[in-house]
Amino acid sequence: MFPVSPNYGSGCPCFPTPCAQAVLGSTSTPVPCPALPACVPPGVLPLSRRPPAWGRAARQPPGLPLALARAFSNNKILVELDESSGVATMKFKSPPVNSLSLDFLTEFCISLEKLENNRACRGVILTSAIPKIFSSGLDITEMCGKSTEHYAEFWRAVQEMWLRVYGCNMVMIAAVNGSSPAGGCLIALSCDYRIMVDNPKFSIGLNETQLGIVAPFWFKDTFVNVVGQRIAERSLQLGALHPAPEALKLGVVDELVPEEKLQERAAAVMAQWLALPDHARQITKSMMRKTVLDRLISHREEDIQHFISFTSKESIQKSLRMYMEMLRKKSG
Ligand SMILES: CC/C=C\C/C=C\C/C=C\CCC/C=C/C(=O)SCCNC(=O)CCNC(=O)[C@H](O)C(C)(C)COP(=O)(O)OP(=O)(O)OC[C@H]1O[C@@H](n2cnc3c(N)ncnc32)[C@H](O)[C@@H]1OP(=O)(O)O
Repeated sequence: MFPVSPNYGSGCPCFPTPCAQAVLGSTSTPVPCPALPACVPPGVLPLSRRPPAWGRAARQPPGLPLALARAFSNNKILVELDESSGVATMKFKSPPVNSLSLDFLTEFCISLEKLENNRACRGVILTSAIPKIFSSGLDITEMCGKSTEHYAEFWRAVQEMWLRVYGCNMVMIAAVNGSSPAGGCLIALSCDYRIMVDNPKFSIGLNETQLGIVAPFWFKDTFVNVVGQRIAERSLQLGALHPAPEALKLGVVDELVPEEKLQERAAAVMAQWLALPDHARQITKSMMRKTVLDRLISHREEDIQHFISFTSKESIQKSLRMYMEMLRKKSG
């Protein structure tokens, strides 16, 4: 058996049985599997492991009835895929506030991976099924009074969620229909485009410093890539939560719409983005995001250790407990 091309991996449709092109010929010249993005310039990695598609959603297997919409839901996220448009919607429905618990993050990553592996899907809209809340960010109870093993598992899941969304080949649009602090804001920032409901009661931002904690470097990098250094620096230091109109002014979100128009507008923006050939858009996206993604990928274990030692400090635990107490008092 000849060795396979160094480009060969789980992103190839023939994986795990390499096709003829994926196997190195006797000349030992690497021949990439034709389904791989062979035109990717050196140094630019494909974003996700899935090969790029071009107009995939338009193709229907001959003789099969047109499958319009498929829905699957586990627990905390409702996923609906419209195969005719190639657009899926992932609706967060984890009451009371869509906090990003370990279970939520695990389900999120599995759902997104399923969509990535579905050749009918080219774009995903992230939104919430809970009125007034997009996501309340990381579940603070996962960071309070737990073992170091738990912190490591939780943080790995947070990293995984970000790597998957920020590095996703598909078009990702956040339809932000409620407040979106910290980790919730990170999800929106990691998408390609953000549309928020035009309601000043809904706010968005990386408010970590208000909890006495520090936004990790990859939260910061993602923010800087959206709004630029100065706005990010001021907003991060102040732990600012920006009401929707201010978020638009600062570029945290791309547009505001009335609540009843949100889904329609998200679908229209998605259609614009999907009108482009996937491979050209995907390579461009990868080129823009690769440096930031690589920074976490190459420091992942270090980042987990950093999180554990930071979170385990008694002073940090105290800040988080006080913050939770403040939330509980406020709520009831
Ligand atoms: C040198 C160091 C260098 C590097 C650092 C290294 C490592 C980094 C370390 C740490 C980084 C961590 C990054 C953290 C990111 C985060 O996402 S932290 C979470 C931040 N989130 C928030 O601040 C939001 C808090 N919540 C709210 O503001 C409000 O709840 C809301 C606006 C979202 C909704 O308001 P209401 O509708 O009024 O709902 P209530 O406030 O009544 O809440 C209902 C219920 O839910 C509980 N809750 C709310 N948010 C959370 C949460 N994030 N996690 C867990 N639980 C939450 C709230 O307590 C209420 O509970 P009950 O009282 O009903 O039991």
